[in-house]
Amino acid sequence: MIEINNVSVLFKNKKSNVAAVDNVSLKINDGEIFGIVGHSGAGKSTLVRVINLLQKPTEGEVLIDGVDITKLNRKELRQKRLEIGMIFQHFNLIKGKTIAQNIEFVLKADNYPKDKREARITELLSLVNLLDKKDSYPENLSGGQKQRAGIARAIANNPKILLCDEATSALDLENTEEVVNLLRDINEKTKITIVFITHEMDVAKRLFDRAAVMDNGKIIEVNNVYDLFASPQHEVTRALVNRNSSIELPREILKKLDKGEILKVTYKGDNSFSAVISKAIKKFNVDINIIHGRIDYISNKPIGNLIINITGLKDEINRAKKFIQSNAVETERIINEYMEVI
Ligand SMILES: Nc1ncnc2c1ncn2[C@@H]1O[C@H](COP(=O)(O)OP(=O)(O)OP(=O)(O)O)[C@@H](O)[C@H]1O
Repeated sequence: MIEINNVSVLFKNKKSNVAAVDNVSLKINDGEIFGIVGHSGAGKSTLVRVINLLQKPTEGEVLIDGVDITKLNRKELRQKRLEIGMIFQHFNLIKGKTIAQNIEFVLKADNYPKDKREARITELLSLVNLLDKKDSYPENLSGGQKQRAGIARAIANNPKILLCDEATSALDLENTEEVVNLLRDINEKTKITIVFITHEMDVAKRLFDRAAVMDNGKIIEVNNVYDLFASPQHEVTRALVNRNSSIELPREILKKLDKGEILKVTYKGDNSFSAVISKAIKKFNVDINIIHGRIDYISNKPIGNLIINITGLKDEINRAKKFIQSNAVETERIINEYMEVI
């Protein structure tokens, strides 16, 4: 288990002090895929680098399996770091070495038996589906291939923990998908604990078991990833989630929706919400048109998003709106400049 207790990281400049991490406490369980999300500058990179002491905390403890690594001497820390692999946004492969040599480099560092290295390299490269690139240099690999090589290198010595710093942020959608699936597979097979920071909520949705949301150096919310998306508690989480599920209606459609109110409704999945809409039409003197609908699956559980247009008299619209709100996780009014004011 990783336990971060009251950790702060203070950067002192001539002009000001920045608390990049501000009194953070967090427990990450063995074998889980734990995410840290937040806007740019929230402190995610600094916090993840505290876990292997690439960044020394100004205050607080970092316990790995009960050992406070801030108290270790150099030699002990070097040993402990072998239990923690890391992958980076820009891969950090050694340019002058082939992919096989990049992996051999870390095997050597852990005194992996010389006669078994070749077999281990083959095993790792087949796991990440890169056997044919064994003797290629990093510059001849695509971004996705480089990151897969980075993963092979990071897990070469069977670490217990894999830290991932924006590991998919430099990749296109297809390569991101591949890396996400690979990390899920590795986690399932080896039970390695993965700590993954990202600002990409799409990745969060597909990869994480649990996640923490960071803002201004602080952890503001921790939850399983389904509930984080289905019922975000903090306004920063809501903004991150909404940005991910924002649906832009084309102007031509908005021009036609010039009466009543447009609402975006988020509800906890399956088909049950259509019953709420038809009840609202029966109970109140309103019409409801469904403009857009989508169901996402997070941790194999559905979350629905609907955009509806409610028309009728103002009081009836408000009553229908209250009824819908009481059955949904969240409703948001969509402002339409073409709308008649009622
Ligand atoms: N070495 C440093 N010296 C001074 N300030 C720093 C240093 N590293 C980070 N900071 C500041 O600490 C804060 C947190 O930075 P950090 O990189 O951890 O955020 P982040 O959430 O990872 O952002 P991003 O997603 O943009 O990388 C920022 O205000 C940043 O400017």
